[in-house]
Formats: sequence, C-alpha cells, structure tokens
Amino acid sequence: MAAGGGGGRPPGPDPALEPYVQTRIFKIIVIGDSNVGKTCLTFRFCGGTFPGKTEATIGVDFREKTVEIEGERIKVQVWDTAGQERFRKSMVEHYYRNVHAVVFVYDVTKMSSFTNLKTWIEECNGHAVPPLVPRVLVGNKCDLKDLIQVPSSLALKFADAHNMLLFETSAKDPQESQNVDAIFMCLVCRLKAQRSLPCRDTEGWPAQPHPQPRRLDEASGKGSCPC
Ligand SMILES: Nc1nc2c(ncn2[C@@H]2O[C@H](COP(=O)(O)OP(=O)(O)OP(=O)(O)O)[C@@H](O)[C@H]2O)c(=O)[nH]1
Ligand SMILES: [Mg+2]
Repeated sequence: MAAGGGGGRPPGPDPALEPYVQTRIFKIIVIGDSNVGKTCLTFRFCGGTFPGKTEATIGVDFREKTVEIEGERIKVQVWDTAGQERFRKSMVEHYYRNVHAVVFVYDVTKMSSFTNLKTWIEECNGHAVPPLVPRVLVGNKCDLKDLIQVPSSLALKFADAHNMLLFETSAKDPQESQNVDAIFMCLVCRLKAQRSLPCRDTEGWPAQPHPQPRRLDEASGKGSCPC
C-alpha cells in the first residue's frame, strides 16, 4: 500500500535534502612498476573481468564503480596510472592531486617490482600526500604459484613498516575476484569512516582542499579489513 496521500509528496528522498544525498566521489590511484598488473586489477574491480590483452598504460586510464555502503552510494574513481616513466612523467602531478587513497602494486613473481616500492613510496611522499592518507600494498599474480619470488613474510614486514595492509591476490584468477574487491572496499570503508559529513568530494559540489590527514592506528594484517 502506498504511504501518504491527501496531497503529500511522493515517496522517495525529500527534495529539500537532495543536496545532502548526492553521490560522493573517492579518488584512488593505483601505482607501481610497469607490467605488475595495475590495469588488470582495476579492470577486475570495475568491470568484473580479466582483460584478454593489455597494452602499457599511457598517462592514465580512468575507471569507475559505484558501490553502496551502509545505504550510501559512493562513486569510486580509480586512476590506473602508467608504470613506464616515459608515459607518466607529464602526469605525475595530476595523479597525486586531491588523492584520497593509494594502492601500491608489485608482482609476486618479480622481486625488482617489490624492491622498487620504496621509490614509489618516496614519489608519493614527495607530492604532498599526507603520510596518513590510506595506503595499501598489493602483491599481484599469485596464480603463478611456481614462480613466486617475493615471500609473504617479507611483504608483510614491509607493509607493517609502512603502516599498510597487505593483499596478495590475482587479477587473473576469477576465484580471487572477491579479494580484489576487498582491496578497494577496504579503502572506501576507511574513507567513509573518515568523512562522516557530506561536505566534500560530492558530484556537483565544489572541490575542497586535500583531505585531512588522520591517524590510522589499526593493526596491519594481511588481507584484513578494518570495516
Ligand atoms: N598470470 C597473471 N598475469 C597477470 C595478472 N595480472 C596481470 N597479468 C598480466 O601481466 C601483464 C601486464 O598487465 P597490466 O595490467 O597491463 O600491467 P600494468 O601494471 O598496467 O602495466 P603498465 O600499464 O605498463 O604500467 C599482462 O600480460 C597481463 O595479462 C595476474 O594476476 N596473473
Ligand atoms: Mg596499465
């Protein structure tokens, strides 16, 4: 039975409150060496598939996914960045501007992509990204079990030292797709918790200054999620 009547407004959100229920947007950048699987991971999260063929990303590719958490629709804007220096150098400032969260990716089958993480973290720190903007570490290509070069224990130690959660996953293996989702959902949960007031990052609202740094005291845990 329809509620109301007698000339009342139709069911649905109160138009007077509409400005307050617009979709918020969280910008998440994905960073790491070329070929570690950044494009495939963002494809998996935003489109639910593993792309048959990829080419090196030039500049940046944008992907989006709208998620619902506790009744709120949030648009996750994923910036799939280029790993090759020549394809990224003119874009780097844009990557880090007003970023809300950072995903660092390495390839578990390639030690150099892991050791290079310190350079990516330095770049991030050098672009006025507050150190406490949420960051996570992702070891990709776990489906290649016989080729693993980066032990979990080493990655976990590194993640702990940098106050990051660690996810080891595979963009390729469909059975890992929930784990890929968890990477981004974990960040969205954190960001939602940090921004309880709808005063920024909304479609149609003027851009606000950089998000306030917040202390993240949660214990790091491999694949765990604070939400
Ligand atoms: N086996 C396996 N291969 C993967 C996985 N993810 C990506 N690949 C492969 O790794 C290669 C590089 O993947 P991309 O996603 O294009 O790498 P990228 O990090 O975006 O590289 P740039 O755009 O150059 O920075 C491709 O051949 C993918 O098919 C995975 O989880 N498992
Ligand atoms: Mg790419």
